[in-house]
Amino acid sequence: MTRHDPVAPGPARIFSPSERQALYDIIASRRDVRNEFRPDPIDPAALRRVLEAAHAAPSVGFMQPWNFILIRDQERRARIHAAFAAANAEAEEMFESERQQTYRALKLEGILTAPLNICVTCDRTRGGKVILGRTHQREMDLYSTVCAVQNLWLAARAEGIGVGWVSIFHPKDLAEILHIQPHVEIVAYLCVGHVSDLFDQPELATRGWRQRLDLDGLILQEEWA
Ligand SMILES: Cc1cc2c(cc1C)N(C[C@H](O)[C@H](O)[C@H](O)COP(=O)(O)O)c1[nH]c(=O)[nH]c(=O)c1N2
Repeated sequence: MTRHDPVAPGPARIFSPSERQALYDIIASRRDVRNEFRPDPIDPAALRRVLEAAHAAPSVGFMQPWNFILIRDQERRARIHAAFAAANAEAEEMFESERQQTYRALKLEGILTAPLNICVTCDRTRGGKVILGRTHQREMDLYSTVCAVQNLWLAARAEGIGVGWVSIFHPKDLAEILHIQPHVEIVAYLCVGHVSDLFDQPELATRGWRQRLDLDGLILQEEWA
């Protein structure tokens, strides 16, 4: 017996080889940006497209738990930078002596030099108490928000906009400065701005901090008992 579904999907669009390649090129050339921001403001239409891309991300139970806090105010950013600097001084102490020297030389944020900062948050209460797909793994809303961040990052790359993720904070410091409510979790703090130059490879690899792992070593074959 066949069941008639009144809501059927349409044909899946086929992308040309060059369209496909463009996506892979965007993925491969996306970089975490710390220093290379141009000071000019972000084109509002481009920013809108980037946020639309973020908002098109998958989310558990279609919860769409994200918010995008746009931060331009210099005074607020100075406070955020101070919170970073305090946490970064603590971070330095966590590494062994030689590593510590290298760590100290790394630039790990562009909070004041990027023309825009975006704090991406996850409202853990959106959509009510019981969410499809999140019934047994509560953290799925956070993972959904990370999907939005990745979409934002890739769309920004396509627009010539650089993004740098800064996570060296005590979240409570950021929450206080940005007046984030207790049911809302900070997922990402992003420095955002147009870029002219980008590293070819991750800057941490170029500066000898850590190299890319070999994909073949990461693909595991299923083990049969
Ligand atoms: C969740 C999370 C958090 C952070 C980062 C990334 C992610 C995914 N990255 C960027 C990270 O260092 C970078 O992605 C890798 O070094 C790989 O480089 P590319 O992103 O390919 O340029 C990052 N970079 C940095 O300079 N300061 C930071 O605090 C963070 N935090």
